[in-house]
Amino acid sequence: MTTLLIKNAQLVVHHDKLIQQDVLIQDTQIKAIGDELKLEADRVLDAKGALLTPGLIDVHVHFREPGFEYKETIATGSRAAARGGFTTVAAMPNLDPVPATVDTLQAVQSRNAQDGVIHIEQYAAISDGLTSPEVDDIKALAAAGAVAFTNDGKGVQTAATMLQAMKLAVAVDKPIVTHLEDESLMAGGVMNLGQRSVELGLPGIDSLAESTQLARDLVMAQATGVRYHVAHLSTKESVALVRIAKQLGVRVSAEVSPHHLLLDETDIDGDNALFKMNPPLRAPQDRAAVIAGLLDGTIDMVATDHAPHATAEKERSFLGAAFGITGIETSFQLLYTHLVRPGIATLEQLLTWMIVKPAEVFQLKAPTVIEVGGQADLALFDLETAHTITAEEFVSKGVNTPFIGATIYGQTVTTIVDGQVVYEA
Ligand SMILES: NC(=O)N[C@@H](CC(=O)O)C(=O)O
Ligand SMILES: [Zn+2]
Ligand SMILES: [Zn+2]
Repeated sequence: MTTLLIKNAQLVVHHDKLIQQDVLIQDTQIKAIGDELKLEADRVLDAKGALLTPGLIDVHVHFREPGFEYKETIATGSRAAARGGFTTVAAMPNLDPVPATVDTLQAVQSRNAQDGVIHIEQYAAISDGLTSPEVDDIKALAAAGAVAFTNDGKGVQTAATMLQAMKLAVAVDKPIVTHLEDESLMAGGVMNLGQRSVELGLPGIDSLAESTQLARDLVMAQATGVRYHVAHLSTKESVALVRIAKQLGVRVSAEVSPHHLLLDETDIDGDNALFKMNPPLRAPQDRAAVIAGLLDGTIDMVATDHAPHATAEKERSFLGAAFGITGIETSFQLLYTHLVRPGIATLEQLLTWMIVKPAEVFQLKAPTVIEVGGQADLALFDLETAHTITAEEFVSKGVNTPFIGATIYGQTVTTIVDGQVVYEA
């Protein structure tokens, strides 16, 4: 039996009220919470007034193993997640081999369990190679523990494939998660089709490539009753469609990524591929719509879409660079700094978007509250000290983010998984 006593932590109670408490952890569980606990412990950790929350949950990360270990590994990705304050993530299946069979899924799952310092749920693909029109054995993959099904990185191009996937997913009560991209509207685009793509002379991606496929899927989601989750939602039309679908009783949920909340195409400072990701940074009106959608509950949660790439894949023109931005070490901090501190959102809302909703929608066993008897997955954040993001500090192999140099609050102090300290600043 080991015990860890956290002294002088701030816990959020209703309406952003903070109360100072001590928390005692015994083995993997929270044993006691109270005012100045006078207890012996193997280790005492003085939080010095830092915010203590349940560990954050990110339902959209790319850990790149197996197949692309030069970009990230399960070890580096999960340690980066711990540095961001995350204790549970769901990892995407755009790997090599793609987890599209029970064997390939189990191979990734055992690597996740072996090398991960946090809890890692694994997505299975909807179809092999992420592009096959033939749907995988969703029943067998669900029985093997796939958290949900997605071809993230690729849109499902035909209604027939999507409808079949939905019918199989509804039978096992697992979500279908969609990267929305109609390839017939992509036109080799590398950034959003709009004023900025014209100014930079770069080919644009029509935002209709996302919303038209969403409209198609929502109709089929209603017909099948499937739990349908929109990955990295980015356009104003998509927000409107999800809003209407929810009113119609479709079992739809949606995530938005920090970069689509905080940046738009007008922030792209030239042919700088650190701003290249999929979906692309959209127009200012789209950014305003995703913020409004998050605040009114149309969008349920935040997910980082942590997409690390090697420096050489990003140090080139938009035309040849890889799509993607790293995010797991800066997401809570950027959103705390730019949404909570200025009063656009409350801390309680941010924690709902980064803990409660992801756990609920994906039916995870991760704790969403700090309570006696609960699993000790926790994170401590310093809300007071300003910090400037540097490339050198990243634990991830990927340093591909335009937020390097930004000043943020909310640096992670300590992350605890199953009662064990897995990250300390
Ligand atoms: N978002 C990205 O720009 N890239 C992701 C793929 C994806 O999430 O679609 C990647 O795997 O690099
Ligand atoms: Zn995607
Ligand atoms: Zn992704």
